[in-house]
Amino acid sequence: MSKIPCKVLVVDDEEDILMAGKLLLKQYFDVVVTTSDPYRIPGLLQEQTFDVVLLDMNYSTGATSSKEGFHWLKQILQLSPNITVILMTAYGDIELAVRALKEGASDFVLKPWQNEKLVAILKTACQNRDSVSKRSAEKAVRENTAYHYDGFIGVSAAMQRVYQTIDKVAATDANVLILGENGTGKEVAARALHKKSKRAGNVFEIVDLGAISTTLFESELFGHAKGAFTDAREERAGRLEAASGGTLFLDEIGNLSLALQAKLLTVLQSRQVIRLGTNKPRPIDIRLICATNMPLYDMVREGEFRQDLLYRINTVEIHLPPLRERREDIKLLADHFLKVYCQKYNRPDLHLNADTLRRLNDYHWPGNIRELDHAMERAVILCDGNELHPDDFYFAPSENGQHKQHVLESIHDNDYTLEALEKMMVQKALVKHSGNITHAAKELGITRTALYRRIEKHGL
Ligand SMILES: Nc1ncnc2c1ncn2[C@@H]1O[C@H](COP(=O)(O)OP(=O)(O)OP(=O)(O)O)[C@@H](O)[C@H]1O
Repeated sequence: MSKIPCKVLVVDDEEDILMAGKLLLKQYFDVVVTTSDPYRIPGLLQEQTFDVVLLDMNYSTGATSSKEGFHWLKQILQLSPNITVILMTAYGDIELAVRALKEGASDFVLKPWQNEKLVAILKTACQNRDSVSKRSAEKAVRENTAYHYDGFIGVSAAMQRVYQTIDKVAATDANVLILGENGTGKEVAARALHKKSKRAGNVFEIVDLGAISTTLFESELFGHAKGAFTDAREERAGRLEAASGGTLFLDEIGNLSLALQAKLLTVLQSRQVIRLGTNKPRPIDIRLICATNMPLYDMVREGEFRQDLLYRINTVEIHLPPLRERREDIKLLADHFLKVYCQKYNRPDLHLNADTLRRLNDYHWPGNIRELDHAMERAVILCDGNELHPDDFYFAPSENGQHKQHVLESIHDNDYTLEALEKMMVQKALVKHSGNITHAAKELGITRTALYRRIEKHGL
């Protein structure tokens, strides 16, 4: 029996219910993740895109009011507005069910559940999501809406949700946190927000926090007085002051050390900066957009990111889905980049054959749109004839399977620098645990965040 391509998250405080649910549901659905801790919900929704959440209504011992369930229902719908939530409760209460549906749940299941009934409800939920997403993609192509949206190309339901959120929040001055893997378009989203905001006529200042050294952080961001340090030959305004009146885009915010997070938070709270070597506060008027590919919620739990800073920057969150989770967009993007590079390299007759398109469609695109862009440029430059074949592209091995061979080969390289050995150890741990970050980090004796940093550093 083939499984339904649907990701289900089950949240219940009773481990035996989770176990029973997982055993049952994984026979029918592609991915079933369980957690007994509702506080993990935001982190899990950030890490992966779920289609359906099966959510218990009561968590504290003896609780029957369902208050916690409504709280988490609201949180889930805020984080993933289009997710399907099915509520579970042991208390048959028609008023509760009606309220749940009014507040955004899609259905309601009584515990103990009947297996067939639960599976049927979840199947319907997954199928409805599938057809809604397909229909909206087809409609968008037909009407040519949402195909191009301010720098974005994409008709998938996931991207249309992103466009809608940008439309809603652009005009406000709300702080926005953009989350997504490398190359998913976080900067494109930040620019679109600025362009559609009332600050559009003013500066859009980008600060890549991953690229600023700890020593230069303060002078670069807050500015400095003449003579504040050896190289400070003249007084200079920092990037925050430069952004005043416009939008400040802080990229890679997850890379900031705890000490620098504290300094940034102080400035964001007071909305004023003091240039290094002076004591005069200067007001700044900025709209703040931050972005990261790091798991900020996990980092908060592990004490690596300040919760107060997270709450300051995440008034609205935008999640950019990885390309492999919106495959409807691959052909559109491939055609777009093909057109761009055919023009650039004067190859007007080049086209993709069906086999190539299939390979592009099936590939996991770890570097997302940036990787597709570069892959197409390289293929256009290198291909002979007028047809692009799969061989014209480089498809990196996925985390499992062929990856193993790649790692083993790298062990035999005579490169014994610490960097090379570190990279190899990280690769080995990832392969051993099939890409499971928590398990790989445990094996390596480092935190998940430290592992994410190394994965990024070594381009894995
Ligand atoms: N939906 C899209 N349509 C067309 N081009 C896109 C789209 N998303 C991203 N791109 C292009 O892909 C490249 C990467 O995008 P961007 O720099 O915004 O990603 P990012 O998530 O900020 O990456 P990183 O985390 O590595 O900084 C850019 O060239 C951008 O123009």
